[in-house]
Amino acid sequence: TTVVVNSTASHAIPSTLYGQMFEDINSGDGGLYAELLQNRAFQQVTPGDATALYAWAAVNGGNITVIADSDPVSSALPNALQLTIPSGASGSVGFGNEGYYGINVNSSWTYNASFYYRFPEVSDFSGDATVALQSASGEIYASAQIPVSGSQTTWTQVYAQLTPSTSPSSTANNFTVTFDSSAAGNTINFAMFLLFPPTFKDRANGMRIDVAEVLYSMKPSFFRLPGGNNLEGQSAATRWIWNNTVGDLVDRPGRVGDWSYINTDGLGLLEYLYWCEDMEMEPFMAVWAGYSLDGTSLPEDELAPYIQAAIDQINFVTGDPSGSSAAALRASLGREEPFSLTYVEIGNEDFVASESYIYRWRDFAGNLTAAFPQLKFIATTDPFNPILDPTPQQYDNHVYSSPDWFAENSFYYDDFERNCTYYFQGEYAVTYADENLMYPTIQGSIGEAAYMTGFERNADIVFAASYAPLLMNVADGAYQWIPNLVEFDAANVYKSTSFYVQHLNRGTEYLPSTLPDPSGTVFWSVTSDSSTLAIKVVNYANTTEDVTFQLPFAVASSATVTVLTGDSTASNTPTDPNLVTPTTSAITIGQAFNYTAPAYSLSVINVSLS
Ligand SMILES: [NH3+][C@H]1C[C@H](O)[C@@H](O)[C@@H]1CO
Repeated sequence: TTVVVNSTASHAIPSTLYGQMFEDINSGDGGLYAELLQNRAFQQVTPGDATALYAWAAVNGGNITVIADSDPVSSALPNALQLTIPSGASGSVGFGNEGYYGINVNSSWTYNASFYYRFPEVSDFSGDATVALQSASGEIYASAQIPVSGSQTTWTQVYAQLTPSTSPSSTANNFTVTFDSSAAGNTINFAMFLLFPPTFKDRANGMRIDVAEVLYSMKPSFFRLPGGNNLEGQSAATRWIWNNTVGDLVDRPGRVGDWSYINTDGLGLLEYLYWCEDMEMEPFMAVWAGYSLDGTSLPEDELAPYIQAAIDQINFVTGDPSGSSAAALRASLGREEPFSLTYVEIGNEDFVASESYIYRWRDFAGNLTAAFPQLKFIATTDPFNPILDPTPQQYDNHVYSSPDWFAENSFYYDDFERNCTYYFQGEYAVTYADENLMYPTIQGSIGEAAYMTGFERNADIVFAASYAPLLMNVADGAYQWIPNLVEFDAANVYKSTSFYVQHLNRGTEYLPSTLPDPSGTVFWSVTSDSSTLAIKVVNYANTTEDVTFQLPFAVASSATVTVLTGDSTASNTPTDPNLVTPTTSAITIGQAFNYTAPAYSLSVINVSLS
C-alpha cells in the first residue's frame, strides 16, 4: 500500500474531538467519587427492611436498625441508623461498613471521617465513640475517639481523622463505630456518615486520586454528564434532578438510579463542573427531555416545568447571579463566576422515542435556544430521522458492535452531507455480545482504532467522540455493563487495551492522503500540529502490512513510533494488568519510507517538524 500525503491541511481537528462520556454505572458512587462508605446516609431505603442496612453490619452484638427518625437530620435524609448497646455488653460494641466492595487502607493517607448523632432520649452517658479502620478479622489499622454526650438530643455533626499505621494488601476492611461497656443500655441515632481519603487536587467532596489521574492522562477535552441512561429515570419522578444534586450533602436526598442501585448524588452538578475545570475539560451537559426509561414520553402540554428546570440547570452553570435564582444559588455555594459551557444535549438516545421527540425537541431546543442563543444543542435521534424543527446542528450518534463492524465502517461519516450539521460520536465501543467478554481485547481495540481514523478524516463534521462507558468497578457483583475503558477495584485502576487506543490519538489539523480501502484491513490518518506530524497506522489483519508513505516535504530521518499490538484475544485484566501496553521506539524514516505494521496493531509515528 502506498500513501501519498498532501502538504495542505483540509480541515482542523476540533479541540473537542477526544473526550470522555460519563454516567454513574458503578462508576460514580464507589468509583470516581471518593466517598468510601456505601449506603452512607440510608437514602431511599425503607426503614426496618433488612436491605435498608446494606453495606452495614453489627459489631460485637450492637443492635442496629434503620428508622425513620421522628426528628430527622434533614428533610432530604429522613432515615437514621439506630444503635442500642445491650445492657451487659462487653468489649467494643457498635457497627461497621464494608465500603464499596472493600476499603483501601493506605498508611500514607489521612482519612476524614464524620457523622451526625443524637440521643433520642436524654441519657447521662458521657464517653467516646471509637471510629476505626480495621481488617475483617478485627485488626485495627487506625482509630480515633469522638466524645459523645447523652445530653445531645438534637443532631450534631462530629469529625475525626484516621491515619493508618500500615497499608494492608487486602482491601477487605471495615470502617467501624464502637463503644465500650460504659455505654451499655444506651440508644443512639446516627445519620449521614462520611469517610474520605485524599482527593484529586484536594477538592472537597472530590474524586479518587488514582482513578482521576488515569482519566487525566487521557487529556480529555470534554466530559459528557450525567448520562446516558442515568439521566432518564424509570419514570419522570425518578429522573436525574439537577437541584437535588447540589448544596450541602445533608440536603441531598439521593435517587434510585437507572442502574439498579441508589445514587447518593454526592457527585452532583457542582462537583461535575469543578471536576471539568480540574481536568481541563468542558462539560457536555445533558438536560432531561421528557422521556423516561419505562417508555413514557410526557405529553407536550406537560413539558413547561421541565423546560424551566432545564433553563435553571443551565443558569446554574453559566448564569449571572444577579439575573437568575439558579445562578445565585451557585454563587451562594461559593462559585460567583460562571462555568464554561457550549454544548447541551437534549435527552439521551431519543431514537427510542423519536415520534415524541419531534415536539419535545421543538419545545426544549426552541425555548433553550431563545434563552441561551450562544449555546449549541445536541439532538439524540438518528440524523434527520425524524425531521426536527428547529433543525439540529448537532447530533449524538451511538454505536456498539463487533470488532469487524468497526473495522468495516471507518468510512461511516465520509458520505454524510456537508450541510452545517455536526456529529458527536457520544458512545461507541466494541461489545462482545456473544462472548460476553468483561474486558476489551486487542482485536476489538484495533477495530475501534480503525473506526477512529474516520473521525479525523471527517473531523470537518465530527466534532467530538467518546468511548462508552468510561469506568467500571470489577468487583464481583459491582458491574452491569461490559466492557469499559478503565476498570478499578477498591485499591487499583486497570487500563484496558482500548484505553491505550484512546490515549494515543492527537493532532490539530488533518492532512489528506491516499484513501484507505473501506473494505480493507489497513487504515491510516495523518494529522499535524505546529511541531509534529502524527501518522497513525491501523492494521486490523492478522498478518503484517507494509505501508509506504510519501510525505510532501523532507523530514528529519529519526522519528519515534508507538505501537499497541498483541494477540487478537489479549486483554489487560486485574490478574495481568499490563499484558498489552504500548511500546515506543526510534525508527528511521525519510520523505518516502516504508513502515511494516504488525498484525492487529495501532502505530503512531511521530515526526518532529521543527
Ligand atoms: N445503553 C447504553 C446507551 C446509554 O446511553 C448508556 O447509558 C448505556 C451504556 O453506555
